[in-house]
This record gives sequence, C-alpha cells and structure tokens, in this order.
Amino acid sequence: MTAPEEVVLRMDRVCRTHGQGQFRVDALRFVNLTVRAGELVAVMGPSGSGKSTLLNLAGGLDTPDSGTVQVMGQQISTLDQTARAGLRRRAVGYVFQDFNLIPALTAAENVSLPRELDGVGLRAARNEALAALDDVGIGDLADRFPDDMSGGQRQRVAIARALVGPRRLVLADEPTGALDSTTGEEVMAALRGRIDAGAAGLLVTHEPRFAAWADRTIFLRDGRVVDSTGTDLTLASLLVGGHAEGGHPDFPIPGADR
Ligand SMILES: Nc1ncnc2c1ncn2[C@@H]1O[C@H](COP(=O)(O)OP(=O)(O)OP(=O)(O)O)[C@@H](O)[C@H]1O
Repeated sequence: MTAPEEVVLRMDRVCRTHGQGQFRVDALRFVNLTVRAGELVAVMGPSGSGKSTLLNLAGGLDTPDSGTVQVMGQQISTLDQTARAGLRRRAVGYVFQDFNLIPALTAAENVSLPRELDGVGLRAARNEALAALDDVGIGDLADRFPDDMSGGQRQRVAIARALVGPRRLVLADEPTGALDSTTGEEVMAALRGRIDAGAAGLLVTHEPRFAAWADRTIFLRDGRVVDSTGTDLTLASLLVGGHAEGGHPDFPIPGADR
C-alpha cells in the first residue's frame, strides 16, 4: 500500500491546446495540481472549461504541449506510447457515468479482467477481485451479472475495478451522474473508502454535495484553475456566499439572487 503522503499525481504548469487556427482552444493553461495518496480532489467548472482535458492528461491518454505530468513518480511525456500504455494499465483506473462494465462478465470477472491482462494468474486475479468487491461493500454480489444489479451496485463494481491490484489513481468522470442522490451518496462513500485506504482520486462533478466528499475542490474556467478550496469551505462558500453573494461565481445557488 502507498504511504499516505506519497504524491500519486503531479501536474506542473501544464498547457494543452486543441484545434488549429481559428478553431484553436487553450483547453488548459498553466495548471498545477498535486494529489497525494489518501486524497480526493473534486474538479468543477462550466462546460468546456477543461475538465475532461485535465482527466485525460492525468491518466496519460493525452500529453501536454508544455509542462509536466507525473503519475506515481513517472513523467508521462518522457514515455513512448507503449510505456505510457503500461503505466496507465498499472497505475490508473477510470470510473464513468455509464459504468462501462462488460455485460457478459460477472462482477468478479469484470474486476479481475484488468489483472488478468496484467498477467496475473486466474485464481490470484479472482481473489484480488473478491477482495476489491468486499472493500466497496458488495462482496456478496461477486457472481452477479451487471444487468442483475442496481446502478449503484454497478458503479461500485466499477470503483473496485478501477483500483484493483496496484492501481493507485482513480479518475472519476461524473460517477454519480446516472444515479439518484441517495445511491450517489453510497457510491461516493465507497469511493471515499478506497481513497482513504491509500489511493488518490480526481472527481469531476457538477454537484457540490458530491464534491463535499473530496478533500478539496478546484474550479476551472477557460482552462485555468480560478479557485481552489478545502471541502469545508466549498460548501460553506456555496451556501453562505463566501466567494460572492449567492455562491461561487461559477456555481451560483439557484434562487439566491431573489
Ligand atoms: N479534440 C478536440 N478538438 C478541438 N477542441 C477540443 C477537443 N477536445 C476539447 N476541445 C475543446 O477544449 C475545451 C475544453 O474541453 P473539455 O472537454 O476539456 O471541457 P469540459 O470542461 O470537460 O467540458 P464538458 O463539461 O462539456 O465535458 C473546449 O473548448 C472544447 O471545445
């Protein structure tokens, strides 16, 4: 297990431009971000502010135009494509809004598959998968197929899969987006539990109540980090107008201007 204070993700002065000429967009501009083991960082911002670009760079699916991205001490832009894919597989797991489970595989098979692809033997991979499912509170559903599970249970399978084996960085893109709020809270509790056990995470969300599960929140606008705040402050500032009357300027509280 990773030491609690170990840096899992480090981004220094990261810039990324998409498109060319008149279609050129500065999707990220000089972003600095450090996420340590045991830390969950929420990423909020309006549509087009650069959240997906940030997640793609953090997971090594994309490389910066300038600046550096390090995952578990390895600088992604210095790696060739094969080495990058290897680092991604060993270190990074994803959780998406739509679960992305393989319907023909049971929960345990979905979770053990990445480990089998890592070269771990079938039995060891299954044992790791069972432990990972236990960690997110659904050990008893190991042999169920995704279609026979609720949305919240499926998302917990996805969290188990994201952090099975040595993976330490979970990148979650609106993981609660398809869930009702009670189920969303249960899924956040499961994610939080896995982070507390020594992983690190980035959570893209539009919902302050889910961001409240994070240790801190960064706010993006036009590719820049325009604000960064601890969780207590996040909710407090949204609710009592710590940033501005009626909430954060990017996330006004509906009706607060009445
Ligand atoms: N492949 C691409 N080619 C051209 N422009 C792109 C590409 N990917 C992203 N962009 C642009 O970069 C900017 C940042 O996009 P990004 O998807 O990172 O934002 P986002 O905050 O995740 O948005 P959303 O909340 O709508 O998913 C946007 O202006 C977007 O149009």
